[in-house]
Amino acid sequence: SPRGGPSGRGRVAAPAPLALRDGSGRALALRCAQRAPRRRDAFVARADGGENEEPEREDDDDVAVGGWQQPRSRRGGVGVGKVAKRRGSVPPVGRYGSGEAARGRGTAAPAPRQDAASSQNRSILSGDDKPASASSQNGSLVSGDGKPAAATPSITTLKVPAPDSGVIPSVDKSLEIAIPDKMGPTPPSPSVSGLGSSAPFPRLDSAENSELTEEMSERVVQSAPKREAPSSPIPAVQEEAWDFKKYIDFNEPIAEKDYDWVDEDAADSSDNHKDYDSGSLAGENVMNVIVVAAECSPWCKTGGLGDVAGALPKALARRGHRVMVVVPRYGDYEEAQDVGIRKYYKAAGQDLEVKYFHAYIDGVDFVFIDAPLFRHRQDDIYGGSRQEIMKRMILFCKAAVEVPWHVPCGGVPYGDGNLVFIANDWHTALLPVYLKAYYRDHGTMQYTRSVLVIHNIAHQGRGPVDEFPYMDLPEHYVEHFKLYDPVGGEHANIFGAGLKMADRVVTVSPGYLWELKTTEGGWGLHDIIRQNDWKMNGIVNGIDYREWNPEVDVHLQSDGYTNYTLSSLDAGKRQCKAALQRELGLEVRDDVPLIGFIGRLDGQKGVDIIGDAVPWIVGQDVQLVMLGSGRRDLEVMLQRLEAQHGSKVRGWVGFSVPMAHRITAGADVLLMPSRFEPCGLNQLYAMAYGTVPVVHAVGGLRDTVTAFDPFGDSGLGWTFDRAEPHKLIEALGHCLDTYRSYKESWRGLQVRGMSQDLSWDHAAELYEEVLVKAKYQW
Ligand SMILES: Nc1ncnc2c1ncn2[C@@H]1O[C@H](COP(=O)(O)OP(=O)(O)O[C@H]2O[C@H](CO)[C@@H](O)[C@H](O)[C@H]2O)[C@@H](O)[C@H]1O
Repeated sequence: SPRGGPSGRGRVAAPAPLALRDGSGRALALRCAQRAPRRRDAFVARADGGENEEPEREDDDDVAVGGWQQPRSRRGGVGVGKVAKRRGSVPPVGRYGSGEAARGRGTAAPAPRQDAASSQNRSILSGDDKPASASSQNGSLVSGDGKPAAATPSITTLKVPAPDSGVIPSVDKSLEIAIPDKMGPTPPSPSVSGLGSSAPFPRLDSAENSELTEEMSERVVQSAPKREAPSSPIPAVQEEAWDFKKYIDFNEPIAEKDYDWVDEDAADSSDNHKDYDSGSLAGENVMNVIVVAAECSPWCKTGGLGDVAGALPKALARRGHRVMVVVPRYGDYEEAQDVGIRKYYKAAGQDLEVKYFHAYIDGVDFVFIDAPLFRHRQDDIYGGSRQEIMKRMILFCKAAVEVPWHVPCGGVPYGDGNLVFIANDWHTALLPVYLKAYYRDHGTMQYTRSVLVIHNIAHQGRGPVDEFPYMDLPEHYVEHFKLYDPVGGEHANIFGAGLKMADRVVTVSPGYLWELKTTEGGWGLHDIIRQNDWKMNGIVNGIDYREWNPEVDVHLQSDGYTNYTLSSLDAGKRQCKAALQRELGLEVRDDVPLIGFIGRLDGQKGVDIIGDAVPWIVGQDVQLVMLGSGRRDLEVMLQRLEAQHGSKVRGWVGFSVPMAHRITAGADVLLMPSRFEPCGLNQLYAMAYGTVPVVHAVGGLRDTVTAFDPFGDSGLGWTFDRAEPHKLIEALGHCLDTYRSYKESWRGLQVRGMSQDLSWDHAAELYEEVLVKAKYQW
């Protein structure tokens, strides 16, 4: 079943142009046309110059374990004040992963803009319940738009021999590398730019209500923790397993000191060394990298996967790699142009035509796979029946694995040497399988590797073994898919097969990696993960500071909000808080703590735990704002809480990127009582905005939010050790006490949070290490 897994995801996407902005809010110039020559060889290229609305069903098959995982869905609409309408409930579907299908039923129909001071709920309740355009595309598969678009550029077709494998599904027996005659190479783009418990008492010696002086602020900045790879509770990857010198003739790199032109001061930085060696940060490790994902911000985003697929590639490109993102073309993305190539692939027994669209933005090639199956799914990307979803993902993975041969990015295809695919979640877990079964088993693509990233193990692509033939694989491969567990019985598990076939596996925090190996946290895949421990890695996600940065955030540039930095934190936050209170119709008061929650409404995110704590919360002098969409019963809960506690609580049901930014900026506290959280991005965003997180210490939340220690004046927020209302209340109580009575300690928390380097650059370096390990994995 789709990413929505047990808690389905109707997906909603941002309109294409929305986030294509640079840090100062200017629209980015797209560089997909009129390009000057550039070298596309990865060894020399340097990118930067440098629903289901129903209550949870026990028989949702995509859920490996645990009774509380809920279908989830997303609503359309991203503009401020726009709220997507929900569809009618989805009929129950079959045992295997149906929940996915069910969950993916968000629709895009935006509601009318809500009056500033009125609740979103009213517009939702009175909204149009009909889906905008969510009908299955399968009916148009054969008769669909199969003709080249009128705008297709003229092309020169080079015929090169294809791997001569009987199992290669591509209809052609030769590869067509079609190079649009008018498309010149692209110039390089310019540089873009523990289970801690709540600390009970704040500092006793702090001056009440005192403003932090510059000197104090400086002191806190100095003592702010530098971001390091969090220490993993699990044993490190067995480095012995990776001794590439055994396999190839590898010369030791020349010591940097041998370069007499290296500046002595600069020589302290290993990054600088790498830079001198090769002209790029990646140095000799530079590779061709293709990130394959079902969603990618800003074109299509329903959650954190979209954020990661939009940001990690740019960070890898900044290190000097040649990087491509491959994503389905769900809508008409105006930046991307048809490259004029047509291929056919078999999915679930049907030959389906695929076109490729391309754009070159921020040093990254974006390739959009176009097919009738994907078209018009922009607002419902994980919708449809389980079989329909699987068919889309089969087609997507088959087409994606051949992109490096077919798509002439900047004039020259990537080719299959020195190439690594980064597949993401179960949707693309078939890619490592196809890479092996169709090519590497037959002696082709020998220098291509695959890395599979686990963003959420709860969604696995489970189905009956009977459906294995749809995947068009050699018969003996069925053994890689078969899995038995007490919940699903014997079934075919796409994620499980992908984990076995991938050369390396990454998950999005060391803490989550540890949890994945437990029976409770592995969701039925823990044995596979344990057996493949040697290739597992935990890397915490980063922040795309061009999107999530209070200094340049475009969503803070109107309606009374303002951009701010650490030095203008007090005034900036005060203004954003007042703007948020005004926009939501809350009393405008600076002294009242404003508590936020942003997330999918499903069992994972624990919004129901907040609901259980509301009687206590509303007994305090606080304001509570919750933004989310997903499970219908939880949406109703948000609406009910607002109706009952209108002076203190707002429950905004919908998917609104601008509102997510505004809550992050305007709130004082962000609550994340997630039952499990592979990494979590909202707590990172919160800290970057001087908003203090209060989190359940689990997975990536435990890795990224160290508990506040009032005596050592350290830590980043409050943590609690069980996802239960009374634990949340205890932690939040300490947090509110500090907010009210110990301003200096509070300010220290904010400053430490904002002073961290949470950028993708560090994570990209760690990913690079994994890519290199995969490269030398034979
Ligand atoms: N109603 C709404 N309106 C607007 N924006 C909304 C929204 N609900 C959520 N969002 C946005 O969607 C993103 C969600 O990020 P999360 O880290 O919570 O990801 P998610 O759980 O989807 O994904 C999984 O993948 C990511 C990436 O690896 C992991 O961090 C995470 O733990 C894992 O569960 C954030 O950008 C958030 O602001």
